Amino acid sequence: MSEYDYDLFVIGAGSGGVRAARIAAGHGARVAVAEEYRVGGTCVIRGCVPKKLLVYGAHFAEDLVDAQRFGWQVDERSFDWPTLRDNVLAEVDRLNGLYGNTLENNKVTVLNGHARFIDPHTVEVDGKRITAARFLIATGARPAVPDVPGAEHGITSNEIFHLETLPKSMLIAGGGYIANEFAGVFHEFGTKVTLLNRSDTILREWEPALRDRLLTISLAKGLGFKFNTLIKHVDKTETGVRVHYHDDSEEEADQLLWAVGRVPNTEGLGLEAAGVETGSIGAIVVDEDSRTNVPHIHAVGDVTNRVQLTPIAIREGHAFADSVFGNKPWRVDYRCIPSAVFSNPPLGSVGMTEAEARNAFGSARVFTSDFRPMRNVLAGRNERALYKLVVNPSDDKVVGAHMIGPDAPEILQAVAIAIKAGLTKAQFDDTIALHPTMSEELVLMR
Ligand SMILES: Cc1cc2nc3c(=O)[nH]c(=O)nc-3n(C[C@H](O)[C@H](O)[C@H](O)COP(=O)(O)OP(=O)(O)OC[C@H]3O[C@@H](n4cnc5c(N)ncnc54)[C@H](O)[C@@H]3O)c2cc1C
Ligand SMILES: NC(=O)c1ccc[n+]([C@@H]2O[C@H](COP(=O)([O-])OP(=O)(O)OC[C@H]3O[C@@H](n4cnc5c(N)ncnc54)[C@H](O)[C@@H]3O)[C@@H](O)[C@H]2O)c1
Repeated sequence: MSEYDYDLFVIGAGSGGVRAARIAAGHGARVAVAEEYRVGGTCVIRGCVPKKLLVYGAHFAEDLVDAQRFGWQVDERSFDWPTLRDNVLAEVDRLNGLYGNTLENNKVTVLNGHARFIDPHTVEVDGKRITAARFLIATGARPAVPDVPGAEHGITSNEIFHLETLPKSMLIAGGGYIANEFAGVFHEFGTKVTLLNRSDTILREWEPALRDRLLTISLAKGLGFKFNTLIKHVDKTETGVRVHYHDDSEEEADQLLWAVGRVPNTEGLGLEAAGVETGSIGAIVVDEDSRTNVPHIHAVGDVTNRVQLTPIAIREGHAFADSVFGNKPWRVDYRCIPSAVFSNPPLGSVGMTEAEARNAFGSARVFTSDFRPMRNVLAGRNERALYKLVVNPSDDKVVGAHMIGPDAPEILQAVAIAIKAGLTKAQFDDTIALHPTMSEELVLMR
């Protein structure tokens, strides 16, 4: 028998922690996991999943308008936020139960409570001390809230899924994933949305042609944008908030949403007692095997601030469990990570932007298709899609694909396989088009 209570103790039952716990237990390890809020973590409880369901819900606003051009009489359109909110929260409850079952079926002990290190081999959860041979820190991240007076009068993505009523107006601070996704959603619900950007561009890391297209379409839909704008302080009003900007202007709205990035959850973890080092913004520093400076303590997912995406947290957790408990060492390959912004319309991207390719190769061959999807043409909806392929001129390999338009993320996932596999533009061209689709553009760009 081991001198410890468990072979592995996982802190945080989110995307990375649940995968690692399940796989390690499958390899025969005795595993416990502590979760202070709800099993499933950010993605399932208050991230990807409920967000995507709201995106689906929001899109009916346009579908019901467009339907009339396709012969459907839609006499009355009205939207009931509590119905969608409660149905989404019920689905979250269902998934939360499934994640709990998965852990139980794999004989993982779940402890509900906040875990913190007492020493390098002991944690305390709700006053109970537990020892383990190894630890995995998978505590994720939380929304950043700027240090300005009155910031607490705003909400974050944690609260947005629970709103009592639909705000008539919403200011969204930030210009990244979360800001653009909720802007698209709440605009469709009828909320007057304004994005407040501290710089002069949204989605800074994205292919400029795509973000310009999203901005143009969003403006045409009626979303508001303020650039080079910083909030100085926030007052509470009877109906919501009054926001004071750095240029001394001010504005009122029913709701203020902070969407200004996410901070790793490393406070209150007792990392000093364990001797675990943190770096920039408090993220845990790890090597390529997700190992911290303390050899028996690993960390995966958002808490390491490498790439804040669910599939990455899952893969890091899986690689850790296979490598340490399954005698099957492998590492996560961070090249060609596909990602999407579920804005309206959505964006999908994988590989190098045109500028990145020019920097890396000295030049790049670029192919674009700027088209109005067939469905939008009949609907009379003046929204164009834009696809862009970036090719390395020296070997003809497609090194980047960037798309904005209906279902772009769904299409992009398949393109990501081709790009990861190193296929050439000639091989794209050699593929017969599937007609009539939007994705056929990918093999027709000349
Ligand atoms: C609104 C929103 C939308 C998103 N949409 C997408 C998307 O569409 N696609 C995508 O890939 N990613 C998306 N993400 C990002 C994704 O949710 C995260 O990258 C992912 O959840 C990270 O997984 P993780 O395991 O690192 O942490 P988490 O899933 O956050 O899990 C960490 C868990 O640890 C628990 N915990 C923290 N500290 C302790 C402690 N001391 N003791 C016990 N438990 C603790 C927390 O309660 C939490 O359950 C979104 C995020 C947000 C906020
Ligand atoms: N579809 C997806 O895959 C998805 C969706 C949501 C979140 N996520 C993940 O979660 C992470 C966090 O999302 P996010 O949107 O909060 O962060 P982000 O890093 O995408 O964007 C943060 C934005 O806030 C701005 N900003 C920072 N401080 C500010 C301030 N004080 N005032 C105004 N603006 C400020 C930044 O310039 C940036 O535009 C993302 O980076 C992503 O990895 C992914």
